[in-house]
Amino acid sequence: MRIAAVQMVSSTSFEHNLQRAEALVREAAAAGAKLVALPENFAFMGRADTDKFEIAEAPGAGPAQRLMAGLAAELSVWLIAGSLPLRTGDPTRLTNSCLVYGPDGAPVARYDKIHLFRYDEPGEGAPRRYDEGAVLVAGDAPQSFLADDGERQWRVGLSICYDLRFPELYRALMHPPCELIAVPSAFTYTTGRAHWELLLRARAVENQCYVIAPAQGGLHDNSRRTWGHTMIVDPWGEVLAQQPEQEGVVTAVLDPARLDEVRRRLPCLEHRRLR
Ligand SMILES: NC(=O)CC(=O)C(=O)O
Repeated sequence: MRIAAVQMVSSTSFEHNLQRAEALVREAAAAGAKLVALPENFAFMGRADTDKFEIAEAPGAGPAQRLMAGLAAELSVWLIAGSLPLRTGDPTRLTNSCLVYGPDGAPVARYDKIHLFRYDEPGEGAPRRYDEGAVLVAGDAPQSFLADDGERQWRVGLSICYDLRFPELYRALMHPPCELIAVPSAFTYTTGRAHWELLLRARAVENQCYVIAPAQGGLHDNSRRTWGHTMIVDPWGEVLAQQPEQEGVVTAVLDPARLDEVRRRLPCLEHRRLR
């Protein structure tokens, strides 16, 4: 199955971001992808964390979710809609949620980011604080779904950005084993430069699975800079495709023989002693 990871440089304009997401998903489908993944916060990168309330949608309703469902159905693709802020019962709290749509446009999975990012970014003057916990409520359950490519099914595990730093989440996604892990992200420039590729390849190697990591990458109109380097990594840790900066679509093919070979030759998932 050909899969595609979309890189964006989302802005403070919700409408513009939806237009760009639509164009890039169409480009991915035209390139033959049967599964397409968008980055974290694809629909909005605000100035402050609280700006997310402006565009947050109720679960199952709203223009971003309608667009995603419609695109999945029209293009007949599995669509991993990076992440969107969703409203909760508490008017002061949102979730950072990854929604997945099947090729008929039906919702098939929802994952709420479990690990909320906090970081004091160094720079000139006072550090700039990222603090998702100020407005988000954390999810508490790993989620996966089965994507059918017509020949076989692929179990796809879901995670979001900062989750990448918590290997125990991915171990939880190995019961039963996922064959592809999605990590829609918006890594900061400084943390991404230091850790992004290292962590993605480590998660692929230790779980012997493909990793698809669509990212935000570039200078945003909120003056933040994200690292980008959207990547698809194979179960041996090789980078199959990469988009360093700016918008774009990268694709790669999931090869069942490659996956089976890596897991057969080096059966380290079976050798685990601590479960
Ligand atoms: N932005 C994030 O959620 C995570 C990040 O940038 C990092 O872990 O580094």
